[in-house]
Amino acid sequence: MIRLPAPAKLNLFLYITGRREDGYHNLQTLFQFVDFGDELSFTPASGLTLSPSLPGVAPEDNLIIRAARLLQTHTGCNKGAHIRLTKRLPMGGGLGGGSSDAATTLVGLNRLWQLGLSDHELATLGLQLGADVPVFVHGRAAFAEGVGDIFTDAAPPEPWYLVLNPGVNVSTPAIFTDPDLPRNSPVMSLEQRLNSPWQNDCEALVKKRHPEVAKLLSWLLEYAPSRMTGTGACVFGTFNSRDAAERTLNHAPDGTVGFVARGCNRSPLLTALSAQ
Ligand SMILES: C[C@@](CO)(OP(=O)(O)O)[C@H](O)COP(=O)(O)OP(=O)(O)OC[C@H]1O[C@@H](n2ccc(N)nc2=O)[C@H](O)[C@@H]1O
Ligand SMILES: Nc1ncnc2c1ncn2[C@@H]1O[C@H](COP(=O)(O)OP(=O)(O)O)[C@@H](O)[C@H]1O
Repeated sequence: MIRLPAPAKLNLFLYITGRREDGYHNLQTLFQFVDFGDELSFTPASGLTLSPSLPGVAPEDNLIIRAARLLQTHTGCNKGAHIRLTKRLPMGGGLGGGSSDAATTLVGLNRLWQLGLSDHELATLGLQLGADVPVFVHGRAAFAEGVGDIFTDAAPPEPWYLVLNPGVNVSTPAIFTDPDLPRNSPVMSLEQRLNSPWQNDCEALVKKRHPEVAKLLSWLLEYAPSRMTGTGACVFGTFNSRDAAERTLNHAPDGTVGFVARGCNRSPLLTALSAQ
């Protein structure tokens, strides 16, 4: 049996620099992992099964099963596995939970089935499942360009974050097809980006469409520099200590769901793999 983490990511900044002919957008974003997320275990079995299933997601649509099938088809491998999922990350929250589950599945089954695929091959396969899968396979904090799949490793500070979930579902395709989305941020070097204020080009639009996001973000900004991650809905505040982040969580409006986690430039997935 192999047990591996599927951590969340944050987009520390996210700029949209253009729209491509296929409808996808060119981005400049800084990905960092946190030490909080889902967990998966892989046990050899004859078929391919996943438990428990996720509410509203048919097993064959679950990115975990889709990743496993993709690996089988790509390599011609006919081995099976039972996969157990401990789901902690909110779905559709901009934390990349589904993509991280898919990446951990590709990496975990590559080991369990002894397929010997390189990280580069796994990341290329993963891109078919979602634009965020490659960075989770890559496992190091990165400045990402293209559709988010061309990486330059980066080493931003690793502060404590308070991540809050406004509890609304933001549709990524709906944000990317909205005519009001700003799409022409200038292309800059990593150095220039690191030294300019960090922003998220999706934030104003998501706040307009979802007042719950605007409300929670303006509350969090009273305590710490804060932004939205990805296309939302989650927002994060940056703190110098775990204690300060936890105290702020304790003050949060009744019913607010969130967690405190440390930023990691090396993904907990890579750390777990090298310990095995
Ligand atoms: C923009 C990011 C930043 O991290 O948002 P989050 O999903 O994390 O919030 C991601 O790259 C999203 O990745 P992911 O959620 O895997 O997106 P995909 O399934 O590949 O694409 C969903 C839809 O978003 C749009 N899309 C996505 C990525 C991109 N660079 N340009 C796009 O236009 C496309 O319309 C696509 O149909
Ligand atoms: N294993 C999975 N975990 C989470 N979501 C999944 C999974 N498999 C499929 N999905 C679908 O993918 C959507 C996006 O999920 P997720 O990656 O958590 O969000 P985001 O990309 O906003 O961070 C979900 O709303 C769900 O319908």
